[in-house]
Amino acid sequence: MVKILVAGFKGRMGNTTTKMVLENADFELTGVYDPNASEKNLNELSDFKNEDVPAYTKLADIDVNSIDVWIDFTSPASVYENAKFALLHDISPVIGTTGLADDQVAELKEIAKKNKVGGLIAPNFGISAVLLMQFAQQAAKYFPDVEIIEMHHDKKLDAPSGTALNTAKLISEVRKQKIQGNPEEKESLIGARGADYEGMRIHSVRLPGYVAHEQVLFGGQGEALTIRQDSFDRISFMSGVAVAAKKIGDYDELLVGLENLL
Ligand SMILES: NC(=O)C1=CN([C@@H]2O[C@H](COP(=O)(O)OP(=O)(O)OC[C@H]3O[C@@H](n4cnc5c(N)ncnc54)[C@H](OP(=O)(O)O)[C@@H]3O)[C@@H](O)[C@H]2O)C=CC1
Ligand SMILES: O=C(O)C1=N[C@H](C(=O)O)C[C@H](O)C1
Repeated sequence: MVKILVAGFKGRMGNTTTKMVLENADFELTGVYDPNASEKNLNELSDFKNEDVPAYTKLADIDVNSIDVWIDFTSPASVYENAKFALLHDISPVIGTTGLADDQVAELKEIAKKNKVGGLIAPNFGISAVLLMQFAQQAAKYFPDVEIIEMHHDKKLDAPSGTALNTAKLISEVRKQKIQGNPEEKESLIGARGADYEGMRIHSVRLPGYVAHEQVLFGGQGEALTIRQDSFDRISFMSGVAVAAKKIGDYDELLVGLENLL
């Protein structure tokens, strides 16, 4: 039985994850965490009125011995501190929260290595997104001209999305260095050409009604390739989160990308 704490339990992903953990016979929910919560127990929330689980609001109060895995769906501003706390207390972090800077990831990897604790940072737990990233990396070997469009709900804090950024990173590992578009092009409205990642453009759309979607567009001589994935419901992330929570205890380093566990 894997003992799990869910950080960010009142949020969109945290709520879905808390339900998944409670419904999975391989897991025991031993805590939830949110420094802004007024609740002391999960059973104070109407969705969970029959569940007796401590709700922590201070890191120092957390019963670290009762937790194997820390699942984090919080905010870009808090994920680093949470992940570091987990690693330093021999708890394996499974991080879905996006927005960690490269130097923060490097520091967390060092801490995990030093303490011999396994952990995972997954920019996206959806299998459709994991496959999209792999297919896009494969296609970029043949199509160096590429633009990424990510589309999300309008409550999202970070842009571009973690998935789009990771897609661009994976593509840049294989793509011939190139600045795209007309070298003489001028934006008459700032931002019209999107963000620039090593000469590739990333466009972020935020609209109510959307959940999480990404398109990678490749253009070649007289042809084009479009790869698209859609998460229509947050349930799409749950099988990936469950796989990570089950397997991460077998590792002693911090991995990036769900594909490492599949
Ligand atoms: N990897 C993946 O597959 C996916 C990743 N995500 C990522 O997960 C993150 C959360 O997304 P979403 O659920 O939509 O966001 P929400 O804003 O709905 O939820 C975040 C929750 O975390 C709480 N919170 C804030 N600070 C802390 C903290 N220090 N510790 C614990 N909880 C905290 C927030 O409380 P309050 O509102 O009071 O601040 C809020 O309830 C985002 O970074 C998003 O990009 C989302 C979907 C899939
Ligand atoms: O905020 C979200 O919703 C999502 N965030 C992740 C990201 O930034 O890529 C994963 C997914 O796209 C949903």
